[in-house]
Amino acid sequence: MREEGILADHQIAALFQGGALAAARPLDADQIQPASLDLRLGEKAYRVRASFLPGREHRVADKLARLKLHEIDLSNGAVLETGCVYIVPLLESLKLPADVAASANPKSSTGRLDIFTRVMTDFGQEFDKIATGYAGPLWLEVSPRTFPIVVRTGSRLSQIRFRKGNAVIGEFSLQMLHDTETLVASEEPNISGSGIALSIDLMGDADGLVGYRGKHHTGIVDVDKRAAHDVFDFWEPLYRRGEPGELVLDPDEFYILVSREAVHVPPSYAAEMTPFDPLVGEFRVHYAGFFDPGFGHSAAGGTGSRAVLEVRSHEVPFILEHGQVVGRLVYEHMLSRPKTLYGTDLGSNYQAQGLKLSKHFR
Ligand SMILES: Nc1ccn([C@H]2C[C@H](O)[C@@H](COP(=O)(O)OP(=O)(O)OP(=O)(O)O)O2)c(=O)n1
Repeated sequence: MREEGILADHQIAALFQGGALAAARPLDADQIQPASLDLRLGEKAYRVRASFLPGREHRVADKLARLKLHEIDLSNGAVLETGCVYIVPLLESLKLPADVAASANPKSSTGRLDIFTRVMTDFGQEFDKIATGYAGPLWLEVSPRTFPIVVRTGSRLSQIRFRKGNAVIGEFSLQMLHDTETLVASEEPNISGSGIALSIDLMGDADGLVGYRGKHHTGIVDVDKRAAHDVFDFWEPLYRRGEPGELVLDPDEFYILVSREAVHVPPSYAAEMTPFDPLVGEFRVHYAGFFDPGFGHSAAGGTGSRAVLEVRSHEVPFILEHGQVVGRLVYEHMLSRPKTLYGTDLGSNYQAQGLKLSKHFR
């Protein structure tokens, strides 16, 4: 077995058995994913004026006692409004071994709904990063940006990965892995800085559909319901303009677009998409996120899976062009191969996808 890598499903289950992970309620059957654990909202949400970090000296609960404006009971469901910041205790808590660290990310469905989420820990100085050996509760900051949402105790908005050592695959090994496994379907893969570039598709499908723009003043999205909402009540479809395609990003809008390249994560690897922000500056992929082992893997029914890109422009309108690089996929080793893979093993929502809104829409 490898010494450094991301913990796989059976190793996450072992963390529960050994007491390194605890939950206030029994786990949901599908809560452990191939390389991550979904985190569930607890009983209450606290509306705060603004986001904060606890910092080296404080527990989240201490700061919250000072900063909370209102307490909301989530046991029967509650609406979280756009533009507001909420802090929610999570049902899961940690007592990590000295050699295991963790990192969190919004679930893909959460990013696709433009719900901003970040995990906080006691004495934490950063969001979404959990130091080796951390023992204590987990809290989630939630801020819906485009649609108001309904959530309840048990709703799963974010996910956590556990890691031993440094598992990132360097540039040279990544090139070799790409040569044997075709990590992204591209004639000229752009591999640098330990990642493979992903670019945007603005040519669209046979009908010229290239993406969607979120509507304003919509109804409420229930985060726990699949195929419950009509696409056109929440989204405006966008069609190809120009040859090759281009799209003017309005700074106040949220866009769902798709990568030009199909993506492949072989079973013994996991990937994470990081925004290309530092080099471009004008716009950014907003959430990106974790890619599971088996995503886009042909044996797991994933041939041709593309990455979904949630894009926002910064201060000024910006013309995005077909093929423009928007993010980078960083690959990491799994500590061992997961028992189940993303895709057919799990009845996953986004395997073999093209341009795809979140599972809540029909
Ligand atoms: N920007 C992104 C981020 C992720 N994914 C893909 C790769 C992931 O392996 C897959 C599922 O991600 P999550 O587990 O975060 O998504 P959900 O839990 O919301 O969906 P599912 O129920 O299918 O697991 O979506 C994507 O296409 N584009």
